[in-house]
Amino acid sequence: MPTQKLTGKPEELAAFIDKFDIFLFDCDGVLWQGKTLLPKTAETLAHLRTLGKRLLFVTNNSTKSRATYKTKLEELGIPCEADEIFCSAYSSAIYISRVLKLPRDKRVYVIGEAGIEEELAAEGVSHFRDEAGGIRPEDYDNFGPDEGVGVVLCGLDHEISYRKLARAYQYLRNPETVFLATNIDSTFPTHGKLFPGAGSMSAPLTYMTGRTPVSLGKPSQAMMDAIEGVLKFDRKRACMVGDRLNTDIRFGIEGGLGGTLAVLTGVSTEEEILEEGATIVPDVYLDRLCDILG
Ligand SMILES: O=C(O)[C@H](O)[C@H](O)COP(=O)(O)O
Ligand SMILES: [Mg+2]
Repeated sequence: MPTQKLTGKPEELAAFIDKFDIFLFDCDGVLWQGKTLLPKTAETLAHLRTLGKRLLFVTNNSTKSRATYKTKLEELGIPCEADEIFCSAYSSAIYISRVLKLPRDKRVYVIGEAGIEEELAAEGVSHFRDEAGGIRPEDYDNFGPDEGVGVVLCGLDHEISYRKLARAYQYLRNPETVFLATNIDSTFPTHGKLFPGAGSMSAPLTYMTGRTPVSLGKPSQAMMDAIEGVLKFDRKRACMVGDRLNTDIRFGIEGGLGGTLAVLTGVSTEEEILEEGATIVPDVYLDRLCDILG
């Protein structure tokens, strides 16, 4: 079924919205860029709530925990409940503690930020991060495989470093050490541009080790499992709204959701959506989320 751009006709927009009871919103590139809300985001979400729609916020950004995202949303004028928010730090922590069932005497080495640490702590998973700074002479002797490190978990890290990668590489030389990524987005949309994404933090480790991490963010259905561990919903009455074809839209399609809506305020472009032979195609798309208001 070819994709189509939703026109601004009120009856068409209303008919689209009426098909769904719940909207799963990606965040970076859909609701905001960095700390800046995209146009009329709060009004759009408030309007959907007045129509009785349920909203979920489903982000691959692992730098913040669910609790911190709740604060960010509220500070940006978007009221929400903690159990409406799902992030890749949470889906990763759930996977490690409840699927992998990492033994309690093992630790997780984290390349990433506070969100990952907070969600691992909430699941009672011991973990550690390297301090910032460059590699030191003694590190060349000290860094090596460590049986106590059961997992290397890699996410978006604005202080990525040679030292952090060197430590992770040594751990991953032990095939028993599990290699996980919160997500593998190649780029991160912020300030109207693209910057290195979480996937570009773990890619050097793949290059060094030949090992590909299991990713727990969209499009992985581990994220859907994490959501359904908190709440059940009729997938056929759910719509995934995203800015990235190979994460958000693929997640919605492979999750069997009733619909997918792409917006052009983040990573993917109209050319990519309309490309002949495109393998990931949203049902519909808009320039901006707020255009759904007509
Ligand atoms: O690099 C990343 O981690 C991603 O670009 C970013 O965090 C995506 O967040 P989302 O669009 O899923 O809210
Ligand atoms: Mg996004």
